[in-house]
Amino acid sequence: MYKIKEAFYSLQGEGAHAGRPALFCRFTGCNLWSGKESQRMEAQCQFCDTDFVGTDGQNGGRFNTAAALMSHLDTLWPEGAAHKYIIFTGGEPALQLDDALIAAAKALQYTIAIETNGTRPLPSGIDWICVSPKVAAPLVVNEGHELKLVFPQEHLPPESFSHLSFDNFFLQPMDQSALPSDRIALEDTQTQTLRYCLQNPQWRLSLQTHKMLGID
Ligand SMILES: C[S@@+](CC[C@H](N)C(=O)[O-])C[C@H]1O[C@@H](n2cnc3c(N)ncnc32)[C@H](O)[C@@H]1O
Ligand SMILES: Nc1nc2[nH]cc(C(=O)O)c2c(=O)[nH]1
Ligand code: SF4
Ligand SMILES: [Mg+2]
Repeated sequence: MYKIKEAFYSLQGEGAHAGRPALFCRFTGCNLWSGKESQRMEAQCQFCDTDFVGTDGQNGGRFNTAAALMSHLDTLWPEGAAHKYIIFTGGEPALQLDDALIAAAKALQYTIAIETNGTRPLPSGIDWICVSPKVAAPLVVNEGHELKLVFPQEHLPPESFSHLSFDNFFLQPMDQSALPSDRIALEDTQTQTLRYCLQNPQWRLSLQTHKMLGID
């Protein structure tokens, strides 16, 4: 049984593929936070900007088989259009994404991407792996296409990842507007991030462009 919080067709807002039309499948649940606001400050990941609880979002639900889920998701792709691209996210997609779902997505000609916290092993066959490390959680996915670190995170300097086998290294300013107590404003995390990139040119700036555009 796959549990899906929501699914939508939008533009990839972040990282190396920013601006690319994509189908998003947001799985329910995460191993680093329950998703309950009352438990945020005890969570292993405390700055999450996403609601991944339940199956009640747009196009969300429970699906018994990979084929049933993929045929539901495929109705959201523009009819007849090629360049099919699906991004599995969450929550933590590595808790639910499996070989059967990869096969079902490939059967419908999708190129497959994942946004993961990197703490769980991944099935093979994913075309674009984006890992976003979190402070309290050791990485098991140490290679991929894109490492996208939310910045700044206390005790998690970018230098601790710069030697890993990723094709692209991004820093994404922490958006603290979702948090109950605003500790630093977004402008400040943006300024800190761009300063770090200018001083360390291995790293590129990733802005969450969908938030600027006011789209999903
Ligand atoms: C909601 S997460 C879901 C996928 C996976 N659990 C992960 O953490 O990578 C999607 C992306 O948003 C990033 N993100 C989450 N909260 C953020 C915030 N407050 N500011 C900036 N990026 C954030 C994550 O680091 C990740 O790259
Ligand atoms: N447009 C858009 N791009 C995104 N890239 C990663 C997202 C995510 O929540 O995983 C996301 C998202 O939620 N919306
Ligand atoms: S690991 Fe990802 S989904 Fe889980 S709480 Fe952190 S940012 Fe949110
Ligand atoms: Mg998001």
